[in-house]
Amino acid sequence: MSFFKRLKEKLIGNTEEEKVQQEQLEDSEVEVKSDDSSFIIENNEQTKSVEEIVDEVIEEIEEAEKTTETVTDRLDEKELEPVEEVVEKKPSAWSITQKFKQGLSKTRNTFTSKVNDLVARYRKVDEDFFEELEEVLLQADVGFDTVMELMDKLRFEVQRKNIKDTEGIQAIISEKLVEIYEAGEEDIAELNLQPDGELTVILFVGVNGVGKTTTIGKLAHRLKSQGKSVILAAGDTFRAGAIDQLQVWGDRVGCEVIKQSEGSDPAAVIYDAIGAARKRGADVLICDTAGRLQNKVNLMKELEKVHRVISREIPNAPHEVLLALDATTGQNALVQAQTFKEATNVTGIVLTKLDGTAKGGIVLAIRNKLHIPVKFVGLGEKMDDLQPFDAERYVYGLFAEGLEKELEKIDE
Ligand SMILES: Nc1nc2c(ncn2[C@@H]2O[C@H](COP(=O)(O)OP(=O)(O)OP(=O)(O)O)[C@@H](O)[C@H]2O)c(=O)[nH]1
Repeated sequence: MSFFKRLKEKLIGNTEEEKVQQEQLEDSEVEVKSDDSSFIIENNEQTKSVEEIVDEVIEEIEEAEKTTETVTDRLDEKELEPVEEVVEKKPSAWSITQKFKQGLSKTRNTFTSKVNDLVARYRKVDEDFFEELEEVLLQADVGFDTVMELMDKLRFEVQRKNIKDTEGIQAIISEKLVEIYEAGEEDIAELNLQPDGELTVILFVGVNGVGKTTTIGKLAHRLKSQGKSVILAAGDTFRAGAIDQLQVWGDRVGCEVIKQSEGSDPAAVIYDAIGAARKRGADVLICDTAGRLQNKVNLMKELEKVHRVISREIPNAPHEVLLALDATTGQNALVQAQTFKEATNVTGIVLTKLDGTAKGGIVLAIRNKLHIPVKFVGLGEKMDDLQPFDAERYVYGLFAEGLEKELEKIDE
């Protein structure tokens, strides 16, 4: 199957249900018209006034509130429900694709406009064009090695296909970027969750301020939406306020938080949390940890101890050690990753605030330099803005407009 056919299937989804959802989405695209007196929103079948639409939305919200327990309801309960009540409808493939497009808009606006500018100025593919393209990619934090690998592949492809014009080069770059990202790796973006009835332990590491707590909250929400019961362990006993902050997230998503007082031994908190999670029959335990980078020896000792306690209690655990990195810190994130990699066995990276940077190429640099999969990316501040990383959706986020043209051709 050609790259673009595969790409289209991935972006839109290839199940019958997803195709129908996409068609419905296209059919109901609304057009807003104005006249002097009121706004009318039209779609293909019906015409509704704004008031009618607002009434409908209010009705929907009231209906949803009736069926969802409030946080206070849950806090009143002594025991954790084994299967939580809020099981969300699976989002469509296309809506996830749109999140990547939206979240990568800063990178796209900077990076793509530079590529477009190059394409307009050069028109013909030659060595000068490649050199300038190299520069643009380096500025987007793609990283030196990855840029060199990409340039080699592009030169080869241009020669092989005897491509003369720069037009359409975005599509070739996209294809090669996905190729580089996925090279030689099996699908390891998935979380290593244990079978039903067994506890999965996820350890979160990362320096303060990268958005670790928010990410733990979002991941807990995500897992709960999939029907899992989740417990949080407040293992960051070092940073003032970290325990309270995790508790706020626990309340928000409806998860029990196991904690002790500030300054207590993180390994003891996590030991307690494993006991509580087992007692409640929870599916997933997510453990927060402190992120003191200033003293690498202490960091290592602390993480080693936490690790030891977990694996003594549950062989093969922790099942994931996720390192949270702030995408807006650019190359600095790579240095942090290197340090944590030396301190503990990091199994995946969660790249937060990807929506906040114009240098989204950092995903590729991390992958190529550290050989640790990026498991999740933060694409915004909303609860469902944490998404599993997906190379195809990522390149679509980088080159949306250029790729849309290519994808349209598939239908012709
Ligand atoms: N736009 C955007 N903001 C994010 C994302 N992830 C986290 N944030 C924001 O980053 C800020 C810091 O996040 P916190 O989780 O509070 O991080 P922290 O408490 O400073 O530090 P740690 O928990 O130690 O990492 C908050 O305002 C979050 O809403 C993301 O993916 N996108």
